[in-house]
Amino acid sequence: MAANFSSVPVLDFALVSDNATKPEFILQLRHALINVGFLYLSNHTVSQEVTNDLIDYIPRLFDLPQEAKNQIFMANSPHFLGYSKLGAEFTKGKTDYREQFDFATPHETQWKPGAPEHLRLWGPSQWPDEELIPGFKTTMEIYLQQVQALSYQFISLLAEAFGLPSDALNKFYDTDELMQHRGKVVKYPANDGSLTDQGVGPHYDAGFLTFLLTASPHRGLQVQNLSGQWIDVPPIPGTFVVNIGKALEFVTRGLARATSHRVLSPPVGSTPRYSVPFFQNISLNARLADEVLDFPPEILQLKELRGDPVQTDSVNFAEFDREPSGKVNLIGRVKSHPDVAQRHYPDLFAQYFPNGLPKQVSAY
Ligand SMILES: O=C(O)CCC(=O)C(=O)O
Ligand SMILES: [Fe+2]
Repeated sequence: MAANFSSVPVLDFALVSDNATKPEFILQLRHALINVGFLYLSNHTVSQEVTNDLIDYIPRLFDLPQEAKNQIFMANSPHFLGYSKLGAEFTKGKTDYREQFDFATPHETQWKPGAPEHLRLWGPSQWPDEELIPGFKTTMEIYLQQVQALSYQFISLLAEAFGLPSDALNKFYDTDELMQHRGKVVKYPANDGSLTDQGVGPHYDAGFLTFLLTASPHRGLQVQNLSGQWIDVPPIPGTFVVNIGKALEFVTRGLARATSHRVLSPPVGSTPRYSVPFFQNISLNARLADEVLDFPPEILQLKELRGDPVQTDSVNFAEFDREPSGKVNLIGRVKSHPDVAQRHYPDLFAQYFPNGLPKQVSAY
């Protein structure tokens, strides 16, 4: 097995803009994708000013009156966008101790009655009352737009790192107006001294790429290395933590590694931890089993050198070999947020929760 990792590598995005240093970036990226599945990206293209503005808004967003937050409950939205109160989510049978808002890049729903249900997964965000938090919506939308642009640039570098033409993964995306990417704003309150320190339990992300902004100086994020030990991913100001989702692992034949991760609550008496994960989606209609990529043998050999990581005890995704990506995603959202599913997807709800709303569900 290749050297196990005990820290997550930092990649300098500035290397990409000079032809003399780009190959070095590509080599480091190849290593990080295959052997770690997580990396920090420094000197990236997302404006530090916009990011700082967003970070300033976050405590104010959570401090809005409860009534203002309840007005945009996720259960209002067939697109699973909006507010989830503390403890609404569960992973691996235990409560996740976090509060969150799901927003997304602007999108008009493509779904019409009679069309496949998974097309309804994407649609407009619910925003908090502008008068209560002026400018937040604009800042979040600019932020999401900039991370989206970076995520597309990153995917072309990823293709190069695997010995493919830089546009080899473009087939997984529709044109901009048909795509939607999601950004969550998350608050992990300090451990209240009770039962659990589970901010969010061990899981894999579902899609292609996640760009995580750690929006406060707290530690807490941990990833599982090849032998299953938990490795800290402490915040590094000015960077994103980038990781691979299960869909990308699937189409790259396991070359790009989806890595199990979790968040521990801040210790008793501490301030809350804040983060903003951006989830890059792929076309809802992509059938991944028909689109698995081919790689040069010397690249595939690197996966053999890595060996198979230990099986982790994480929430997983099994349906990519059968269903369009949107359906796989919809099933994941139904399992995470059964209250939303009960209201907007009664048939799927009945299929996955035949005994009605559960006390405990699994989150993705
Ligand atoms: O908040 C974090 O640091 C990670 C969150 C995460 O892994 C997720 O929501 O998928
Ligand atoms: Fe995650």
